[in-house]
Amino acid sequence: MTGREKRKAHACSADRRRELAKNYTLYLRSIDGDAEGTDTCRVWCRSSSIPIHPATGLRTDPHRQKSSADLVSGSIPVLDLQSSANSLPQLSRIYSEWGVFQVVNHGVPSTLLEEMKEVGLRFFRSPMEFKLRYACDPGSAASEGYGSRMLSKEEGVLDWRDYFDHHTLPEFRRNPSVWPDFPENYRDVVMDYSNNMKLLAQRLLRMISKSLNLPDSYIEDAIGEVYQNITISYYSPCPQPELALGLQSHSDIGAISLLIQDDVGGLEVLKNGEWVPVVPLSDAIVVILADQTEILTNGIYKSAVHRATVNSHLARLSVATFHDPAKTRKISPLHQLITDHSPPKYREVVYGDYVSSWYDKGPEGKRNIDALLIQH
Ligand SMILES: O=C(O)CCC(=O)C(=O)O
Ligand SMILES: [Fe+2]
Repeated sequence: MTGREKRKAHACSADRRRELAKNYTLYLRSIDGDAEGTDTCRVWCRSSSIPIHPATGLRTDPHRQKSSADLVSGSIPVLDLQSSANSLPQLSRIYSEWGVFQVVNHGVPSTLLEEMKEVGLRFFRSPMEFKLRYACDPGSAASEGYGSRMLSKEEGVLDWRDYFDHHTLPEFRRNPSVWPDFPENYRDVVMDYSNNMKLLAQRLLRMISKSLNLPDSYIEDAIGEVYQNITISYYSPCPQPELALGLQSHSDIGAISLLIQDDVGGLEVLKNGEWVPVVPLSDAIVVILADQTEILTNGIYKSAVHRATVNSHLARLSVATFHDPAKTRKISPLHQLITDHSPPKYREVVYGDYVSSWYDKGPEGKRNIDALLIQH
């Protein structure tokens, strides 16, 4: 199967989910008896006529694509940033074949990673009335604050996820007074975390330039001033995990995303048509190449399609830090990577237009970047 055929096959299962999603009803649901004491959580739940599994009593969706956790063992590459054994060809292979990997010995203090997850957890486990004080504006795309769904379109596939989005960089966008003030170190931890993630993202972008035999700062310069957002996602236990996704299949739209997760597991990456679990490793940071890096590298490096699954017994928390170009930035394949044998694969795009199209069409799979493909 070609990559395009695989994406199409994958999109079919997403179509099927969208069809089923017509039967969703929204309600405020109390999740009590959650092992970790969560009180209330806003979730979307489905009331449909999907068959009920005889043993579990849960409704099942026979069309939901199985994750490869059920099919194969194995996980994504792990890169030790302190190791001298990281050869450029090895790095290139990881970037081009996977577009996602975990880094260890990355220089970010493990105490900060733990604090970031801890403050997020304290917020999500606080009473709903407190959380709603920070509610984001559901009518405006990518607004800062607490929310429960990613898309505002009625027909969209819905995610079993609560989140808090922070605008953290450039500094003029950073307004800690709109972030929670409980626990009391929340705002300081988010700022410290933001600064550390920016440094790591820059280091990784330099490694990417180097692996393409470009001057170190090349990709960073093409991206320009970094716009950074930090999203904490909280996936409460889902009574029917077979039917839901915490976050549907997508590629991130910016340049590079850095993600930490607790030890529950649920992040999966699409590779050769199969969903590969990203096994949580303590102190590791998951690096996810995003669409603008794919465009800049003329498709030599791929953005990774990923999703988050949910489970019936444990809540899960992740923190994703997105590094994007400014909305006015024009992004196109770097001319150093264009030759007679490898002509440009993508049309130039103004990043803000790319973002708008993403919000119009939805995140499914990679169809947004596909719209820029040049037919040769
Ligand atoms: O929660 C996760 O592991 C995935 C989060 C993610 O992909 C995102 O926020 O874009
Ligand atoms: Fe993502």
